[in-house]
Amino acid sequence: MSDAGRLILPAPAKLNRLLHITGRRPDGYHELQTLFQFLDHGDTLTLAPRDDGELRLTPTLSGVAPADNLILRAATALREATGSRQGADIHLDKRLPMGGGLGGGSSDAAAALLGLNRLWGLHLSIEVLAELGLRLGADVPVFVRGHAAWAEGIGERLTPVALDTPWFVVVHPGVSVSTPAVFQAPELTRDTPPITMARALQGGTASWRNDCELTVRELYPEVAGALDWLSDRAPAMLTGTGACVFARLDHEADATALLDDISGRWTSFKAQGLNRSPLHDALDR
Ligand SMILES: C[C@](O)(CO)[C@H](O)COP(=O)(O)OP(=O)(O)OC[C@H]1O[C@@H](n2ccc(N)nc2=O)[C@H](O)[C@@H]1O
Ligand SMILES: Nc1ncnc2c1ncn2[C@@H]1O[C@H](COP(=O)(O)OP(=O)(O)OP(=O)(O)O)[C@@H](O)[C@H]1O
Repeated sequence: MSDAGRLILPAPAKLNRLLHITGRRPDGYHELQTLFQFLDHGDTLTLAPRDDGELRLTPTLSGVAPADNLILRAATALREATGSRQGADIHLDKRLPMGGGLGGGSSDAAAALLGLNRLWGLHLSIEVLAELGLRLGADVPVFVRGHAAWAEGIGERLTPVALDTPWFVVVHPGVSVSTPAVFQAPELTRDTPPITMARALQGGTASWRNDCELTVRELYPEVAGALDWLSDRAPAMLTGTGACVFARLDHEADATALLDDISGRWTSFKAQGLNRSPLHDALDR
């Protein structure tokens, strides 16, 4: 969406509809197989050009120094890659919980990469932007490419897929999960045999699971409580390393009813699964 040189861009959440850990690399990072899907719910970035070459981001996120914010890191990476000295005012309307397993920071970074590429007329290809994005975080490339995907490696080897697009109710159990703590836990399952994408898709949603779930349940009883509560009402899973958990529902009315049931218990929202990122829809308009 554009308005007098301004770009208003959605930065959607992602869910890991399946997450297998198949190994550990020498540098300590874990090899994953995962199915990424977007949600029609997320942050919003508003980008406007500045004449003085300054990069300004508002508001400041609590606990994140401006220079560490993935949006400014993305902007700086773009300028370094192209030699551009152009500036921008960037406003972030943050709706996604930080460290929730919904990929909010990664999605913000992708929106900044694609949006500033457009705003500054840089004409970098999606391939180059995905490569720059990977240096910012393993989940950035899928948001740059904008297709639901089967991902391997640490999440950078992507094959587009079309998944079912049910409704989801996403619950934040009110605790903050440390991704490094989960990946460092001795008992974490790290030896799931790799499978093909075809086999994962054939298995269908009922067979999909997240290898982090047992460890996260043990380390964070609040997550276990939310998963147990949701599972009594609909098929439920953890996304990423949590803390968020999600229930899958066939109809929006079922999602609305479940949200009503949750009311006051936890922070939650409903959203539909999307196989194409709304960021790319907005840039195409
Ligand atoms: C688990 C996922 O949510 C799946 O989508 C993501 O791969 C996590 O990505 P993320 O939150 O961007 O994580 P990062 O900030 O890159 O990594 C945090 C820490 O988790 C560990 N880590 C992360 C990703 C990965 N594939 N293996 C790891 O071992 C590393 O110790 C790393 O230092
Ligand atoms: N724009 C940003 N939005 C959110 N977090 C950011 C941002 N920039 C930097 N960060 C840092 O990145 C960390 C991870 O944020 P994010 O919301 O992407 O986690 P997540 O949802 O758990 O992602 P994942 O599913 O990739 O694990 C935050 O705790 C914060 O310190």
